[in-house]
Amino acid sequence: MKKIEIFDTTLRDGEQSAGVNLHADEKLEIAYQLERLGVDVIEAGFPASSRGDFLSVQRIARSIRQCSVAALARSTEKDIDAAWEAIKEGANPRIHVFIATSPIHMEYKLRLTPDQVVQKAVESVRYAARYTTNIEWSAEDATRSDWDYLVKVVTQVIEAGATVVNLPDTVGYSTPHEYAEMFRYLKEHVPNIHRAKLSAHCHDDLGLAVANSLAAIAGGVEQIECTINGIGERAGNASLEEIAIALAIRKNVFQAETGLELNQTVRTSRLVSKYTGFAVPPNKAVVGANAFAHESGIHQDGVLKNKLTYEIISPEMVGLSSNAIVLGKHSGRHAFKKKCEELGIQLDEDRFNHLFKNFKELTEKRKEVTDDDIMALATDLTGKETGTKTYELVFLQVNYGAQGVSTATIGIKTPEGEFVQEAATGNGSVEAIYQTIQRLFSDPIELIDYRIQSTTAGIDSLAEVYVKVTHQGHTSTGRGIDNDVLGASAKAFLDAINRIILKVQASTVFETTSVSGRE
Ligand SMILES: CC(=O)SCCNC(=O)CCNC(=O)[C@H](O)C(C)(C)COP(=O)(O)OP(=O)(O)OC[C@H]1O[C@@H](n2cnc3c(N)ncnc32)[C@H](O)[C@@H]1OP(=O)(O)O
Ligand SMILES: CC(C)C(=O)C(=O)O
Repeated sequence: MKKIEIFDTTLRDGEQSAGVNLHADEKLEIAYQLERLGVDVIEAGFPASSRGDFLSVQRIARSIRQCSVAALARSTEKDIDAAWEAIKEGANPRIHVFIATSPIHMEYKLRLTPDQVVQKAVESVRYAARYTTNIEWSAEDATRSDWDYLVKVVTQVIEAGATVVNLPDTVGYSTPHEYAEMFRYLKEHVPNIHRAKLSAHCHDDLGLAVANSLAAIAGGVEQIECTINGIGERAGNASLEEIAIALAIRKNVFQAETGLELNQTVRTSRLVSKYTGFAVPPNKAVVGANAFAHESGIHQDGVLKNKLTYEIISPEMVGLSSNAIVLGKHSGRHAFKKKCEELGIQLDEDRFNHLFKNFKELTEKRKEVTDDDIMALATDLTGKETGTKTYELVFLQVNYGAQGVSTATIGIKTPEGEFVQEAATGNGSVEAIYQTIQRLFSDPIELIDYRIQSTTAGIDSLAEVYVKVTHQGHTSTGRGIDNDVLGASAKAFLDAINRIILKVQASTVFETTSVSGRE
């Protein structure tokens, strides 16, 4: 059986999804969950792209011990220095350097000749080799590149020290047959190919990312790059969970296996969905809510007689087991802590105490609290700095006007501890709330995105609202959880504003800090 390494890029290419903006705490928590899932490499970010990304990659590299942590860099010394500086304390740090090799990218984007690109690629790998031997080199847009040109550049980057060579289908253009053939061609024609591991990285523009990744295994790759829930630039990347389960279920076809703890699959998917605000479609393979639901009579009859009639994947395999401990009004700290551990929730003591308080409040209103409720309450706390003074919702009252105007009255505690109260109207209840909050700030707050979902199916489900706002020239997402959709809407709006204020404060501090002093 061939071993396939899983290179997870949820925190780098996944975070490039339009509308995703993860807080450093959220990224760290996702990294811990990826470690539990057993991925081989976590691509934590692109340190040269911003101070925030640098610090977040550095924190992940310092915290993760079981996986290699990689950082992306363009073919420039500055990017490579930043990548190394961020990951150097990691367990097995990897510099991932890339440059485009397709005619259209070289001519129009890079404005370089093919020979100049070869030279830059080689120089960048040599430069990275001053730091480490764990160097991945990627030919961006490889699938629209000339194969003989790829042979030339790959031979030279391996000579320069690249130990992993990734040939991405950057724009999701390839087909499974073509993609596998490209790897076969490289394996046949690159004389020193045995000194490097080949890697596939696929995008889903034609809905072929998973199929192409699996085909690449037949073509000889030993590493697959993918993201949880398939999030990523444009239509996304290849979905980790689909690849992992396809390899496990059809081992006889692929003759390959990963080292993943597959029973962590659903938990990881849910965590990423909660933090990104990207709901998993119900019909999504492996992790969708309907992936194990049988609706029609003939199917139900078959499943009742023998599950294997319609179930090729067992729910237990991906971590969907029924839970024995039912949490409710009478549950204490121990049972609650155990449940949090089972759910992979890691919170410092302050946040744990806060979570327990919120859980107890919820049990006053509910007979039973589900895993999803606890996850929702926990994710609501992550990314909020405990002890940091922010705007807090004290009360909210809304008068809904069916034919016209709704009115909101809101009480808020400011970071200075002052209590302020405002009222305003709007065409609907949510607009009235946002107009009221706007009155508290002199700079305009623009709402760019608003999404709502419920944690469970019941009438007493918690509401989760995700918003994206622009304020003082900064854009941020915000999340709010409440029993009521309007409460969740107000909290999400305030959360986004708080995140912007914290971001501005942090960048003011960092502006006076040198690279070596970045902590
Ligand atoms: C396929 C991928 O996913 S690649 C990764 C994409 N990820 C990102 O872009 C992360 C977020 N990006 C950013 O924050 C910014 O784009 C930065 C900080 C990286 C660069 O910002 P800026 O310096 O303002 O440059 P900008 O983004 O406008 O343009 C990119 C520049 O990098 C150059 N470039 C692109 N790829 C490479 C490369 N692999 N090696 C060297 N230079 C490159 C472009 O040619 C362009 O150079 P130019 O300014 O001389 O024309
Ligand atoms: C930088 C590379 C690996 C990439 O993300 C792509 O080509 O899609």
